[in-house]
Amino acid sequence: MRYTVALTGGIGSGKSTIARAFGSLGIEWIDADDVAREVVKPGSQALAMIVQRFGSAILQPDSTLDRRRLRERIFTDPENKLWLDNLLHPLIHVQTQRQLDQMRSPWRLWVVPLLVENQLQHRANRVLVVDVPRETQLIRAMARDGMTREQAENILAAQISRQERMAVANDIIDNSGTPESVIPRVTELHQRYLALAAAAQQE
Ligand SMILES: Nc1ncnc2c1ncn2[C@@H]1O[C@H](COP(=O)(O)OP(=O)(O)OP(=O)(O)O)[C@@H](O)[C@H]1O
Repeated sequence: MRYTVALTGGIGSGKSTIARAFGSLGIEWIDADDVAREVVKPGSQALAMIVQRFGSAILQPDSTLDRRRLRERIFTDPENKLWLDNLLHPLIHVQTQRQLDQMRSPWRLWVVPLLVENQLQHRANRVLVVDVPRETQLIRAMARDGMTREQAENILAAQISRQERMAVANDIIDNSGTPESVIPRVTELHQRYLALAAAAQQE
């Protein structure tokens, strides 16, 4: 298995921004949210099964999944949530593995917002946590998504705490400064992962 680093962090912490910075150093990466969208794309078997269970009202006019409506259905019904998790988690796992296997960079980056919530940390060789203070998270999420403070706070409250996330971290990247100020740390971590990946290959 080629060396895989899982990158996680709370809402608005800067996961995508940091992933792009590693990308500019030649590292290939995937985002778990993109994979989760792919497995339910129009024409997929998973989407057909979701429609069978929830009815065609779960689709948007363009035949893509209405994720917001689906979230509401599983939020209010644990049985629906279990059913959906059992359907999607294995598909997401297979698709993630397939995509990671196709990557040719010396180590690969797997961006997983809910890494700790879904207890996926053991599927990576190393866990990198992007960390910013709570207030910075709120301000950046509000600015990006046009949310109110209350909406941002609700999302934050539904995620695990900063401490719980830190507890599984092998490495931490502080993204509270400017986008430029984080580059030396990104470069340093890249060098570390290159060395660890090379050592893992020798084993
Ligand atoms: N160091 C930084 N300084 C200022 N703004 C930043 C910095 N890093 C990221 N941002 C901005 O903060 C917002 C959130 O960053 P990004 O989308 O990378 O976070 P994320 O962790 O992927 O978010 P989410 O999980 O909510 O999708 C974006 O608008 C991004 O441009």
